[in-house]
Amino acid sequence: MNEFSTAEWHDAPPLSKEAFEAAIRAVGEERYHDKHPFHKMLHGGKLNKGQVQAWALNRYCYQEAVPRKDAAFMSRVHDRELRREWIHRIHDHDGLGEEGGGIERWLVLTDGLGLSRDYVTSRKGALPATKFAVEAYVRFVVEQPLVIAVASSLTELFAPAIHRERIAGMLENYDFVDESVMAYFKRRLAQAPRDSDFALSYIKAHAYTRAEQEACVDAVRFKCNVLWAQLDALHQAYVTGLVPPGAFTPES
Ligand SMILES: O=C(O)c1cc(C(=O)O)c2c(n1)C(=O)C(=O)c1cc(C(=O)O)[nH]c1-2
Repeated sequence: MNEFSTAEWHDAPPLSKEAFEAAIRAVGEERYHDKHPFHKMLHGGKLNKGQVQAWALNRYCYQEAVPRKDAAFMSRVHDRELRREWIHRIHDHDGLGEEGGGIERWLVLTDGLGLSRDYVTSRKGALPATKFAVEAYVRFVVEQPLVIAVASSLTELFAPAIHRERIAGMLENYDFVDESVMAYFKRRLAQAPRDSDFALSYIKAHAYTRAEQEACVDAVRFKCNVLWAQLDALHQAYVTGLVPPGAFTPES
């Protein structure tokens, strides 16, 4: 039986909507990436500027993958109402008209850290594992049933708490970080709850069987793994010091 097999649930009655939501939230309690040692170091002021640069340029790959996964998701949706709701996620990241969007705000962050935009957006200095992890998320959303694809975005339920911790921790602990650099996370505090409220209601309404519900819970576990793997790779390269060939090498 593979990790995503739901055969064992076929005869089980569905969870109540409350128990289903609680099972989703329990995944965050257990394994969201706020618990990763690299984040503890980042927020606690334990990294030097070069290590923060490495985090920011690797994390750019995630930022850049998110609107691509949302576009991939939408390409599979026949329900016009669902597309009308989902499209704002792409605008949130890519921007619309005068509004530069989250990716622009992320580049303000990498500018503030002294990285060149061309280098960051080329993704040439990113770690191999970062690229594999973020592309696994895009593929997941292409391949899984829609309700499970929606569920995979639900790590966003847990993101506002880590964003608040990051804004406070980084402003307090690093002299190279100021309010303008943290604008990305401030904006997400308002955007993420809208996304996660919608996604949670959607899966409660559209995961009918216990097997579908369990597959949604597994999707949140999968997504936590996508996030965790990126931090393991950062830790291995920039705390342990095993930088893969061709990856960003900090000056400090
Ligand atoms: O800083 C973080 O810890 C964090 C985590 C996540 C997440 O849980 O996937 C997202 C974000 N930030 C974020 O900024 C963001 O725009 C976002 C979109 C999504 C998604 O799955 O569609 N997750 C996240």
